Amino acid sequence: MASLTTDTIYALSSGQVPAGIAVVRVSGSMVALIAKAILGSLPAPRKAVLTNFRNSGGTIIDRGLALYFPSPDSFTGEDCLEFHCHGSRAVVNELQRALAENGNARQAYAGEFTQRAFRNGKIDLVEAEGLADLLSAETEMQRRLAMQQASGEASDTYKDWAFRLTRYRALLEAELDFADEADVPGSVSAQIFPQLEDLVQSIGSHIEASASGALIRDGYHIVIAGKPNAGKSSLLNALAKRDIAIVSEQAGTTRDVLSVDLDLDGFMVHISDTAGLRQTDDSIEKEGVRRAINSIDEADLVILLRDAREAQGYADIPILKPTIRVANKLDLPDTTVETGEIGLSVRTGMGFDSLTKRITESIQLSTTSVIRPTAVRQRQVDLLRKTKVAIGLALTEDRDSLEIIAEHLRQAGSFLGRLTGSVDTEDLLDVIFSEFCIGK
Ligand SMILES: Nc1nc2c(ncn2[C@@H]2O[C@H](COP(=O)(O)OP(=O)(O)OP(=O)(O)O)[C@@H](O)[C@H]2O)c(=O)[nH]1
Ligand SMILES: [K+]
Ligand SMILES: [Mg+2]
Repeated sequence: MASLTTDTIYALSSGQVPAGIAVVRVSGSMVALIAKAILGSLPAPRKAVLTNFRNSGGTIIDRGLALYFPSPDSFTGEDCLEFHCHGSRAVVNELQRALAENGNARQAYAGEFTQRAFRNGKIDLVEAEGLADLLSAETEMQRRLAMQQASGEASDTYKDWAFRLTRYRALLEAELDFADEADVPGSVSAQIFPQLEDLVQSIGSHIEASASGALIRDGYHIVIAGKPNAGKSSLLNALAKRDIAIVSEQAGTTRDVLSVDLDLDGFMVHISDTAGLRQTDDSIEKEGVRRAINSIDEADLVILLRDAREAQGYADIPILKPTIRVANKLDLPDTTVETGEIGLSVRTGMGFDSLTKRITESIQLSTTSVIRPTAVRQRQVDLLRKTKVAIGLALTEDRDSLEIIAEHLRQAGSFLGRLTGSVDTEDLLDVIFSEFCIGK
């Protein structure tokens, strides 16, 4: 059985070969031995050295850069070695074979380098989750949000809260230990209650901001809706700059919900085209309309389209979501644009910029709170809620019940500990680290 924590591991940490350069990373106690066998000697720490890489027969595999990071000053906290070689399958394969032969090293599992970094105290769980998000970030906003987590900005907040909880508990416990008969009970709680209320507020607004974090991380859902033939599918194709949906002059063309992911001004957006909303006896179209209405219910924003030639052109259904109203086909005669509407011609592109600008403004409006770090995952939000509830319970206790108050605060602190991974998270690790790709 391979040992998860003591084996020396390696992986191709750069992207798919073939490529100009490939980076093979090694971590573990056999690194020094491996360096001597393959490079001839151990390179000076943290200095790029141009050298030959040899297999166990002494044959030169490739010539490239080697970088040695001695423990504990490496990503994993263990001895690490990086080979920057030419990015061909043959070079990488032969190098990996040499690693296995010389250091008894094995291929790393997905996320194993990061898991070791966590176990060795180089990063906490929130930072590890941020790193996973950073690796999968596609848009600028996703990158920024992930960096807030990966860089420890969010963790600093949690650590500060945990530190404050510990301090309040210490005060309570000191009062318990040293209280004599003459003391007025509850004087300490009178002192810390306002600070606990303050903490509950901070955690509360942090939780509120997490909705914005989730919007950025998971994407913003936009649904294009309206009567048949308003030009919904034409608009989807124009936004995606691809021919995704069937467009025709026949009313009732679209039945299924068609979605596409877009990077809109740095925001990840899932945009869906839906069936035209109308009463119909056609059972398939009816199902399409049902699906359209479901999509609207789940949307963050609705783009409601009408044919600008029809004064009563909007579908007659109540929409409770933020909505941008758009009058389309302005290139045709006898059109009107009402106040509050965006006038558009998908055909000529007129009004297209105003529409995309209005969409990004709407996203920015719902994500303004993400100028500071926030929780982005359900796991994080759940633990913050539990922390807040535990402090809330402390606040509702009788102020003389110092022991009970201290116990609530201990619980609150342990929820924060689970959040950053400083306590009792063994059960979570597989879930969190399996998200990573091999080599990270
Ligand atoms: N002149 C003009 N025609 C347009 C414009 N946008 C769409 N059309 C036309 O309007 C017709 C209907 O367009 P679609 O995109 O299929 O409309 P839809 O809303 O998806 O229709 P359903 O899927 O049937 O609900 C097509 O013939 C399009 O070419 C526009 O800006 N100007
Ligand atoms: K149509
Ligand atoms: Mg359509």
